[in-house]
Amino acid sequence: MSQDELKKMAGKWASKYIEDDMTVGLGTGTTVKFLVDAVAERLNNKTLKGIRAVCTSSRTANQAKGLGIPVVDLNDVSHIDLCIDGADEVDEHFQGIKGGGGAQTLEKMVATNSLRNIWIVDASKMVKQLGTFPLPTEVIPFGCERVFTKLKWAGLEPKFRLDDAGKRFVTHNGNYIIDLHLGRIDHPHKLAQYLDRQVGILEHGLFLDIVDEVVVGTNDGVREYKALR
Ligand SMILES: O=C[C@H](O)[C@H](O)[C@H](O)COP(=O)(O)O
Repeated sequence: MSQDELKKMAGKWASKYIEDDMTVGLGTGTTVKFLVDAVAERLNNKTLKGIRAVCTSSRTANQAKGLGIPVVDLNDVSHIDLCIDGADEVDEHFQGIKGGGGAQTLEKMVATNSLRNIWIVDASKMVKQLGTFPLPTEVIPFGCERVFTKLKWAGLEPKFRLDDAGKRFVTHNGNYIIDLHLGRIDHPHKLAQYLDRQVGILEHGLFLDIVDEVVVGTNDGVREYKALR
């Protein structure tokens, strides 16, 4: 099966976890796109009603609105029942890297305001150790060269992310992304603490101790893994 078919399988499967009248967090990315399609299908065929969605990007919000899914702002809800999002890497301790599409700051806001988090991935995202996928950090433009230099001195192999035109990639929040090309991350919590301390880094893509369940599309069907939290 193609990677897209595996993503679609995971997205469609996870849509069944959404129940009537829930406030749902919808992530960002190519896997979530399939989830949003499946949610709209459930609303249309009346197997689901009364939901509202908090979206983690304008891409997802536009798709959801276009398909008739009611979209609300994070500021207008007291909590989110369930957030479903994609991921770039997930290890066997349920730690993950996100932000391949540059949406990690809004995604972390939504995830940490959700009672339950599910990630939907194709099998290639499941890894023994995090770090092959470059770790995204979102930096504010003011003083970003200083932040870059500090990350370089710390041996974290930083590179500014570029867009298709070869210009610096700009996030939803008007910031830049510096990707850390680490190869492997031996101590994710230590690294997250270091990045959290750096003034000028708004957020990074290490999502630690957040996910409750991972839904994986594999050639043998869907596999579900539950974290014991
Ligand atoms: O910024 C993007 C998000 O973190 C995505 O959820 C992540 O990159 C996975 O995206 P995809 O499902 O397209 O592989």
